[in-house]
Amino acid sequence: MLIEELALPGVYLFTPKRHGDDRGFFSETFSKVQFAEAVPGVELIQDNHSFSKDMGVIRGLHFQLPPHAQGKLVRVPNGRVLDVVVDLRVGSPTYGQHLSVELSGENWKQLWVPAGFAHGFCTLEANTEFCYKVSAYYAPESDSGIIYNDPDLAIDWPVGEDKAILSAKDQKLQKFRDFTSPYIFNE
Ligand SMILES: Cc1cn([C@H]2C[C@H](O)[C@@H](COP(=O)(O)OP(=O)(O)O[C@H]3O[C@@H](C)C(=O)[C@@H](O)[C@H]3O)O2)c(=O)[nH]c1=O
Repeated sequence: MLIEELALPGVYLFTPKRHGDDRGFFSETFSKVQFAEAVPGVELIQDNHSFSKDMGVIRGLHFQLPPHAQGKLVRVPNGRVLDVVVDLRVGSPTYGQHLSVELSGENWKQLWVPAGFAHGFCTLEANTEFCYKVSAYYAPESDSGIIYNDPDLAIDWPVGEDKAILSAKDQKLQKFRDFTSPYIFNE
């Protein structure tokens, strides 16, 4: 398992080893001990799986508010996405900044999105599976988000607004400038 910290502090990229043979491959996709080396003190307690049938599906930018804030370890077993995280931690040197990483069944990368980040992705292929472990249970009353095409965040999505496919909920999310973040950066 290769573990790298990315440009936003606390965001990690994990690349599990794949053992290929004539049958296909085998891979340990999660190890509690290895995960804790990079991210100590966080327990992942729920596993999620979404399927997007089309290319250009954008889900996000989502997060749960405290006391149900969630860290997410995300991966794409099949298909391909551009995954995006936005730092919402007040006092963080990278507050309001985002980064994006391609995750796919081919590159086998996983991204750790800590609590205090908004998260979203755009599918780059049809029939994309998205799997993630989270550190807090789903709490619909704490569900929140920021609109994907926020003018201040200025995320470079791989599909134009005319082609993007969003849920009704995601089309109505608030702007970043209207959001008062409750997350505090503690390093
Ligand atoms: C997230 C979630 C949703 N649901 C239900 C609520 C709803 O009826 C249905 C679909 O929910 P959503 O539209 O919120 O699904 P989706 O847009 O895929 O939401 C996800 O987007 C990505 C980007 C994330 O980061 C995730 O944390 C999550 O917010 O599934 C659960 O039962 N448990 C869960 O943990």
